[in-house]
Amino acid sequence: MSVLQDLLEALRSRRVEVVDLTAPLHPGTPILQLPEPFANTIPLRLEEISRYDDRGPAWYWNDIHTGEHTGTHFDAPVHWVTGRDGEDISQVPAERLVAPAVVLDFAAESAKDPDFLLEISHVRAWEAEHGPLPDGGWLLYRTGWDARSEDAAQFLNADENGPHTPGISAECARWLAEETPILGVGVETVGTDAGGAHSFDPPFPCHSFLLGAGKYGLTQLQNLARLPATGAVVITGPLPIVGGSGSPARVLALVEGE
Ligand SMILES: O=C(O)C(=O)c1ccccc1S
Ligand SMILES: [Mn+2]
Repeated sequence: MSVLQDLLEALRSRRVEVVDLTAPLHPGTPILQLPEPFANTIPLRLEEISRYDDRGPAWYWNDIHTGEHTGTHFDAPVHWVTGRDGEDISQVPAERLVAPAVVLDFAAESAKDPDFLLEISHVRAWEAEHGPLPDGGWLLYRTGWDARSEDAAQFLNADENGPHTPGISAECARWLAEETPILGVGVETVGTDAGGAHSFDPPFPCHSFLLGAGKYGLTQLQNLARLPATGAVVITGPLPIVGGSGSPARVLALVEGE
């Protein structure tokens, strides 16, 4: 049998399982809230065109209104000023949309401290146990934040000082971007940067360094708890919006069955 026939047979027999890493996208899906004076994106809105009625007797369809960075989405390099000469979302090579992925689980630490930051030492300790980060693969950062994703207040977790959500230190973001072979970073939170990243140096370092290095971001992922630390294959499906900075995306993982 061909390798693709083997894959289909493995999927049929559930020796390979498909795990959906995508948050359901609806008008209540939490979105990033930047402080004044910055502009913000919009939530999803469906605008009905017809629904089996005199506007369209046999069909139901909508116009959709959404931001590029609404819900589970893919950040392209051009999204950040440091990546302004890089790929837009339509230029991300298709072969990079299927890639290996590893999961770094810091859910316990994030539950204790919502401002927890991943440091280089944490990644090196993970590598000592599981092997090197994947060349051309995703570093998926599990924080347990997906459990909050249907409650915007819990998910954004903001107080008078701003949002408190786990992320990556500036030093670690620069090291991941410039000294490791990963394709990008995927997170469960509303964006790849920590809630307090507006006050980091540089501000929003994950965006600044990773997108500036031509790498990518994936946000608002779910079900990372169902993935092994190593061995998953992640398939990402951003819309190829010409000139776009990112796109809502369906993100799937292939994992070896139990
Ligand atoms: O890329 C995003 O969705 C995101 O998190 C973001 C977007 C725009 C400005 C700052 C941030 S931090
Ligand atoms: Mn984004």
